[in-house]
Amino acid sequence: MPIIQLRNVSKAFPPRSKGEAPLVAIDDVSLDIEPGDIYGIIGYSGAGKSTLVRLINALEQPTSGSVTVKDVEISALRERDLRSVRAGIGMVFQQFNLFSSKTVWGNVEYPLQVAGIPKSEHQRRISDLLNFVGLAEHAHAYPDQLSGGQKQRVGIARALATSPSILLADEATSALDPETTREVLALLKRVNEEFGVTIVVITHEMEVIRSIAHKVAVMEQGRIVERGAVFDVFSNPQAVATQKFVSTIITSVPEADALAVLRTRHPGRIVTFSFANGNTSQASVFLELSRASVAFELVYGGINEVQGQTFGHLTLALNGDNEAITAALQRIGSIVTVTEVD
Ligand SMILES: Nc1ncnc2c1ncn2[C@@H]1O[C@H](COP(=O)(O)OP(=O)(O)OP(=O)(O)O)[C@@H](O)[C@H]1O
Repeated sequence: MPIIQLRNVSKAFPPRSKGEAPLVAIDDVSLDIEPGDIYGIIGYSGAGKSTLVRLINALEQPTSGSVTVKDVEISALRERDLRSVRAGIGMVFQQFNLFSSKTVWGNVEYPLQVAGIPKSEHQRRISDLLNFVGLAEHAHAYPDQLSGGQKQRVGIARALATSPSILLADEATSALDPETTREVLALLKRVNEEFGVTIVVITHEMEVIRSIAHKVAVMEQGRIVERGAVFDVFSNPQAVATQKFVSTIITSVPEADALAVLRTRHPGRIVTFSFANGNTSQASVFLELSRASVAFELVYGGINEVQGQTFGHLTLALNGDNEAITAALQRIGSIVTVTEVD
C-alpha cells in the first residue's frame, strides 16, 4: 500500500490578469510512493515540483483528483484536521528557513513546542537528533555562525524532531557546494536507512537523483513524462526531457561535432558498444575483439554506476582485417548493442 498516493491530481491557479486562462501547475498527475522509498522528482524550473510537494503536505488543495497520505485522503480534510497530517511530514528547504534569533537547540526544539510534546522529553530528543546530524558541539550556536552544510543539518534535525514517517526535501542541496551536497545527501540516506523514513526529493540536478533516489519521476509542464527505477530511467531514458537530464551527467554516444574530431584522428571503423543491462562485462567484448586480432582504442564514452549496477556506451576505433571485424561485431552483437558510427 503506497504511503503517498496521488490520483489524477490537477492544480490550476487563477489567471494573473482578467481574461487569461488559469495557470495549470499540475496536470492530471497520478503517483504512488511506497513506504521506505527515496523517491526523486526532477524537472526544470516551473515544471510544477514545488506545487506537487505543497499538495502532498496539504499546503495546497488540488483543483481535482485526490491526495492520500498514510491512508488518509487529505484532499478531503478540513483545515483543522490537517494539522496532525502535517505533523507527520517533515520538510527540508533550499534556504534552510531557520530562525536566526534561535540557537541550533532552539530551532530543533521549536516543532516539539508546536506539537505540544512535554518539555521533559525535549532534552533527550534534541540531543539525540543533534548527535545524529553531528552538531552536538554546536547546540548553542546561532544559524549565522554556521556553514551552509551545518545549517541544512539543523534543518534536517528540525524536520525529524516530531518523528515524521515522511520527509519532503525541496531542493535541499541546491544552495550548497558539491562536497557539502554529498555530505547532506549521505545524511538523508542515513535518515532513510536508520529510521525508515520515506523521502521525497525534489531537485533539478540529476546527480542528486543518482546519489540517493531509488525511483524517479521526471516532470515537465505539470505532467510526469517518465518514471521508474533510477537504474532503468538512467540507462534507457525515453522522454526527451529525461534524455536531456541524463546527458548532464552521463557521456553517451558522440554527437556530430565530437564525431567529426574523432574521424580526423581515426580513419578506420568506429563502433559504439552499449551496455544497458547492468550485468554485461566489458571483458567479454574485448575478448572477442582480441580473438579476431582486431586492435582497438577507446575513443569516447564511459561506464557509469547507478544503484550498484553499471551501464554505459563505449565508442571504440577498430583496426584490423575488415571481414574479421565484421565477424567479431556479429558475435559481440549477441552480448551488447552494437552501433556502427558512419
Ligand atoms: N501560488 C501560485 N499562484 C500562481 N501561480 C503559481 C503559484 N504557485 C506556482 N505557480 C505557477 O505554477 C507553475 C509551477 O510552479 P512550481 O513552483 O511548482 O514549479 P517548480 O518546478 O517547483 O519550479 P521552481 O524550481 O522554479 O520552483 C509555475 O508556472 C508557477 O509560476
